[in-house]
Formats: sequence, structure tokens, C-alpha cells
Amino acid sequence: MEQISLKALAKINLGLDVLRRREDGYHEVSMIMQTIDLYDDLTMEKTDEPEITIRTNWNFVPVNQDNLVYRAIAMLREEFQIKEGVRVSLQKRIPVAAGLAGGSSDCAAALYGMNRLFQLHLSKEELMERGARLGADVPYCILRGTALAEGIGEKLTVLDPMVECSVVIAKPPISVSTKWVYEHLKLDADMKHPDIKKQVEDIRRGDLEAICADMGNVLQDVTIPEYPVIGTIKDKMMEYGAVGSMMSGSGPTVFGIFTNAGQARKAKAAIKAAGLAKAVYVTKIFNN
Ligand SMILES: C[C@](O)(CO)[C@H](O)COP(=O)(O)OP(=O)(O)OC[C@H]1O[C@@H](n2ccc(N)nc2=O)[C@H](O)[C@@H]1O
Ligand SMILES: Nc1ncnc2c1ncn2[C@@H]1O[C@H](COP(=O)(O)OP(=O)(O)OP(=O)(O)O)[C@@H](O)[C@H]1O
Repeated sequence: MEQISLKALAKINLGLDVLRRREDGYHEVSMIMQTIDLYDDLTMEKTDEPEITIRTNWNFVPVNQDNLVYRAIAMLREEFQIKEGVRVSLQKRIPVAAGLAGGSSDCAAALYGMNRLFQLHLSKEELMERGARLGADVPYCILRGTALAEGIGEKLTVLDPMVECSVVIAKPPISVSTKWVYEHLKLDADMKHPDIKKQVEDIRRGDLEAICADMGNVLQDVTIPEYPVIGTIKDKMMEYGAVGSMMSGSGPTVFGIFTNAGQARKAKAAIKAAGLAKAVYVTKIFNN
């Protein structure tokens, strides 16, 4: 095989709790991860020249070692002493620095692609282990589907598949650094924690109303006061018939869960018309 084309899918967090801050600055979390049908296209091709080259449609996305795709390829090339180079074409669609794991998912796809292109015979678990070195969300992006993520996000338990539904994604025109959000989180006794265990049970029962009622993301305590537009988009989603709406990951993207695709399209139009976000998509849950 000389070339491979892959879909790098985005995720949302249906629940996100932070339990404690570790000595190294990372946080112990308990989160419910869900893949959605919004993706970047990644094509990887073997080359004789021993270089990694990345082309992308979005000029603000780095194409050097700052790109997680580059790091994934470099890591496996070194480990397996690969002489050939890799040419990558990356068609971005997932908003960047948005809380949708865009970079992490591209990275996961690159690890998967290297394994196939160079027949490295790594198992999924072995790929996930290597992914954890590049980012907390990368192992999940290799696993995909509905999962509980613990530890710093790398300890994964597969859950029952999430109820099929429409998902509206709206990214307001602000960039939020994940590091900054975690650093500004106040882990005190007043913090309201979502009940992740209960939400796991809601998913098992396939009860969409309950899943949405139990949604919670503690990182919103940091982002909403700083960027009130996040709260305004949530309100708009609810006004237009969402069963639930919340910020994904460290934000600023807000997602809305809809049982009716027509309502989802109307919510998208309303968010755009109100000038709350330009990057608005109607997509759906993606189960493996
Ligand atoms: C917000 C989420 O996207 C939710 O899924 C993840 O928790 C973040 O995952 P990620 O972007 O893959 O995170 P990394 O690239 O590994 O880390 C970025 C920064 O986020 C902070 N970070 C990340 C994960 C974690 N469990 N605790 C943290 O404190 C650290 O300051 C780190 O420097
Ligand atoms: N393949 C990539 N696509 C987009 N950005 C990337 C990529 N690789 C590295 N980056 C860098 O990573 C930063 C964060 O982008 P990314 O889209 O991964 O964030 P995110 O959606 O917040 O992810 P997460 O949900 O994991 O926090 C960007 O500022 C960008 O410069």
C-alpha cells in the first residue's frame, strides 16, 4: 500500500467533571466522550525523500512539528527506523482550538495510517498507548464511539452506543486555550459536579431526556463568565427545541442535541442570523 485516506472525526463531551489537580499540573477527569459525524480528511502517501510534508486548506494551521500529525509520524518513523518519508494532505473542517479534539483526531488518524502504510502490526491498544504521549484526547480519538474517559483522559471504558440524534455545533469567533481553562478552574467545595455515573446509566437505558438533563461541564464555570456568548448560544439552542445544550471540552464550541433534524437546521439558521457564530454545522452522533 502506498497511500491511505482517512476520516478524522471530531468529539463532543456529553459530561465533563474534574476531580483534582495533579502535581504535574494535569487534571484528573471523569468525562463522557462521543464521536460526531464532523471530520477532517487526511491522506497519507509514502515518498522516497526522507521528509514529512503537510499541506492543508487552512493557512493558519501549522505544517511543521507543531502539527500533531507531524509529531505522530515523526514518533513512529523514529521508533521503527523508517527511511521513507510521508506526504500528508489535510483537509480541515473541524474548527480549531474549539474543544472538538480536531488536532487530536488528526493525530489519531496519522498513527492509524502509519500503522497501515508501513505494516507496523501495532494493536489498537499499542497505538493508543503511543497516542497518550502526544495528547490526553488522542487515545480516545483512536477508540471512537461512546466512552468514559478517566485518569487525564487516557483511561477508557467503552460504553453502550449513544442514542442516535442530530447535533448542532456552533463555534463563536473566539479561541480558547485548553491549558488556560484548566489553569483557571477553581477546584473548591462550592463546585457543582455533574453526576457522570448517572449519565452512564442514562446512556445504557437509551434515555435521551435523562442524558441531556444530566449533562454538565465544570469547565463552563471558567469560560462562560469570560465569554458570555457561550451562554447565549446555549440559550438559543434551547429556544429552538434542543433537548439539551452544553459547551464541549474546554470550549468555546457549544453543541445542541436535537431529536428532529428540521429543528436542528432552524437552530443553526437562528444562531447564524443572530451573529453569535459563523462556524455552525448540523451533524449527528457517530457510533463505531
Ligand atoms: C478538554 C478536553 O478536550 C476534554 O476532552 C481534554 O481534557 C483536553 O485534552 P487535550 O487537548 O488532548 O490535552 P493536552 O493536549 O494533553 O493538554 C493541553 C493542556 O491542557 C491541560 N490538561 C489537559 C488534560 C487534563 N486531563 N488536564 C489538564 O490540565 C494541561 O494544562 C495541558 O497542558
Ligand atoms: N492537525 C491539527 N489541526 C488543527 N490544529 C492543530 C493541529 N495540530 C496542532 N494544532 C495546534 O493545536 C492547537 C489546538 O487545536 P485543536 O483543534 O486540536 O484544539 P481543540 O479543539 O481545543 O482540541 P481539544 O478538544 O483536544 O482541546 C491549535 O492552536 C493548532 O495550532
